[in-house]
Amino acid sequence: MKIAVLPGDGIGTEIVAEAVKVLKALDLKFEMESALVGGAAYEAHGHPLPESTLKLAKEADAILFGAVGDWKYDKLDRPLRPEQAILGLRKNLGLFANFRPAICYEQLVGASSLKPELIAGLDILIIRELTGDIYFGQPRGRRTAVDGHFPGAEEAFDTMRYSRPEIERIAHVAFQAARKRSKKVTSVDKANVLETFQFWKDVVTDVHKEYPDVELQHMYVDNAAMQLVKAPKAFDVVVTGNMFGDILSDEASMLTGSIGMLPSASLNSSNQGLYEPSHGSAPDIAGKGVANPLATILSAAMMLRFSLNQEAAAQRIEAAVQKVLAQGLRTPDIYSEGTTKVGTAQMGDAVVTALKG
Ligand SMILES: NC(=O)C1=CN([C@@H]2O[C@H](COP(=O)(O)OP(=O)(O)OC[C@H]3O[C@@H](n4cnc5c(N)ncnc54)[C@H](O)[C@@H]3O)[C@@H](O)[C@H]2O)C=CC1
Ligand SMILES: CC(C)CC(=O)C(=O)O
Ligand SMILES: [Mg+2]
Repeated sequence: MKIAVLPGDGIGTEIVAEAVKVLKALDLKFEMESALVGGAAYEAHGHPLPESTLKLAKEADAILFGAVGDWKYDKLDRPLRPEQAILGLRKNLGLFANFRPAICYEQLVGASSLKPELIAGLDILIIRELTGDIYFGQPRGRRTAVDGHFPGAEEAFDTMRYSRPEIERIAHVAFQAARKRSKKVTSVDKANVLETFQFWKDVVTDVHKEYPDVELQHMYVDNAAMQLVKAPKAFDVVVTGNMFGDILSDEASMLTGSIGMLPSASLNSSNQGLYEPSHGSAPDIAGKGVANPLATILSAAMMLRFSLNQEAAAQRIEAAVQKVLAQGLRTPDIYSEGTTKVGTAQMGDAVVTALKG
């Protein structure tokens, strides 16, 4: 089993180091090979996703990814910006199904700003379509407007689009996931305004005919954003497009205590996967040793489960994470009175100790 390790930029290097530590402590036989990606790869090779990194990712059984990006690259031409590396990996490897489980561990119920009764026992699965929508649609660019409110003015445009097979395959993923859970899917759209999302709703409704045992609910994205903080436990599986899923999953992360707690798995049709925390490179805290590594460590657990056929090892990591939380160890993002504040490396070390204990 070969794991491609792509730490990336900012806190990416710090949190991936902790996940690698945890993987090594499992005493399983896998090879790990690292490569530069994002801004780090741009600095070294002039491109955020060098051919050698893409080749390593394609050949590996699974990819452990940190995060890419930094404000200092904002003025680069878009194809050279660090974020193009993660978008390029998703596209090149066909990683269309993004799983973002928002689970509120009982030890963190008090860390949230929400009322305990709203989030105690929370376990939502957000399934985000990851290779389509306005993030990938063409054409896009800048031009002089020929119509609209200000003809002759400079304007920018992107294209929102989804094909029927793209929606069908992610809908199947969601209904199949729901069958293993509480059999309820909420499909989130903006069908009242966008043709792309009326089509999304129609196609999800068609696919649903094959899953009569699963309950399907449609919800507009603005309402979904509100319901997520009003009554989060009313959701089970949420399926949505690339952009809405990006936004709603960051929102849902705060139901778990912190964005530093939300792992993710991005799978293709061969179950090859890329595993990364749902957050970014956090330049504001990079290099300070305070980033929460748990989302990345939990992503490594998802990697063992989905791509490496090591369910027992995945469960060991998840149990170790709960144990360190029960011991009261907290990085600053999940700290609350009465708990012990630790840094990134101390948190990783504690998970390793808990694994062995
Ligand atoms: N998959 C990826 O590589 C992603 C990359 N990005 C990129 O990351 C850069 C920063 O973007 P932001 O909008 O600031 O989002 P971000 O997710 O990096 O950070 C948002 C806020 O959450 C905090 N945060 C994030 N992860 C944390 C952790 N593990 N522990 C404690 N606090 C944490 C940060 O300190 C910051 O205050 C940008 O260049 C962006 O494009 C953003 C999201 C995903
Ligand atoms: C570069 C972005 C599309 C990454 C992001 O925000 C995400 O995947 O959550
Ligand atoms: Mg995001």
